[in-house]
Amino acid sequence: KSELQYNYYAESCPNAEEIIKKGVIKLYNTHGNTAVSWVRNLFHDCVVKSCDASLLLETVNGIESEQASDRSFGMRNFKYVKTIKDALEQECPMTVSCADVVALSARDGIVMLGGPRIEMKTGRRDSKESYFAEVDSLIPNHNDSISSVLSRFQSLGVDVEGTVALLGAHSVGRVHCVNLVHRLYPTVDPTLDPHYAEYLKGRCPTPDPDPKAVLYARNDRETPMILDNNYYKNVLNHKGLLIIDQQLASDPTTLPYVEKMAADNGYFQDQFSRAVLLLSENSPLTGDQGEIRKDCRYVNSN
Ligand code: HEM
Ligand SMILES: [Ca+2]
Ligand SMILES: [Ca+2]
Repeated sequence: KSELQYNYYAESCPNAEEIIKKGVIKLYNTHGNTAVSWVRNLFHDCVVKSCDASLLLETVNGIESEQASDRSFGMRNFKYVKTIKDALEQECPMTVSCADVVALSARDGIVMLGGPRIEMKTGRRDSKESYFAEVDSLIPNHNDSISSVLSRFQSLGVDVEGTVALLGAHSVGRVHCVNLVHRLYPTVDPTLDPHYAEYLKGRCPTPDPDPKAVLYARNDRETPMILDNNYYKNVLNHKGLLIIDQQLASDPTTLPYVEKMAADNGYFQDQFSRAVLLLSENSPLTGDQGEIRKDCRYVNSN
């Protein structure tokens, strides 16, 4: 039985992990938010079936891209995955999977954002299909109930503590106004700090933003590009942006972890590392399953 292993490419492409890391650093230095995207990519790919790069497939030849789902709203920087994969193809053609690029770029992106360094196994293979039709049922919505989100993650082997830690990814990046305005208009959600709500109204001045307009608020106003425990302080201070964020502080099963993470960044990092690993190892394709895609956007043509 084939399984993921540490340094899977030791023989076939010894520099693979280094090439990915260098690519992530270089991209971060020119487009800092690529690192944020790699973290969200891990979530959206691994939760849909497995970390198999199904997320990266574009709409073409009967394939409907998972990126076209409403749940993928706001996702960006996919074109820079190609920058990383092209560097790998130059060194060792058809050897390193796009799925491992998703996993390792997230790992290295987390480090660039000041988060923990996570040891990850490799050897994932790429799907030959997109699971567009299943995205809505597999990826939670921003206003889902906490109990449904907890059971969703539970089914992936991530416990309550791990789920609370994973949502700490919302310590970086942004939320578009379309995902926010229902908490501001016509009346302000009472679970939102009123001063913060005023600030958010400044970011999102109308109740019906054009979905194509790039109107957004940063997830964490204090440290928007640092993957730290400030998210939990925000949530405790009623400054969580999404309903799912704010619910972490009102639900008695999650609140104790929120308080502990708000008080201790080291504890947050340990739990975040543990949960990211679990996500990254969600039912991978290994051995002769799937394929190694040449271009992460398309299945191989043979
Ligand atoms: C219940 C689970 C979750 C829900 C409902 C959710 C929902 C969302 C929504 C609605 C956005 C804003 C999109 C936009 O308007 O541009 C967002 C952003 C983001 N999410 Fe989540 N999310 C969840 C869990 C996670 C997890 C587990 C991770 C990673 C470990 C993650 C990472 C991110 C990141 C990094 C961003 C910022 C993206 C950017 O700025 O480009 N999310 N999420
Ligand atoms: Ca997937
Ligand atoms: Ca932060």
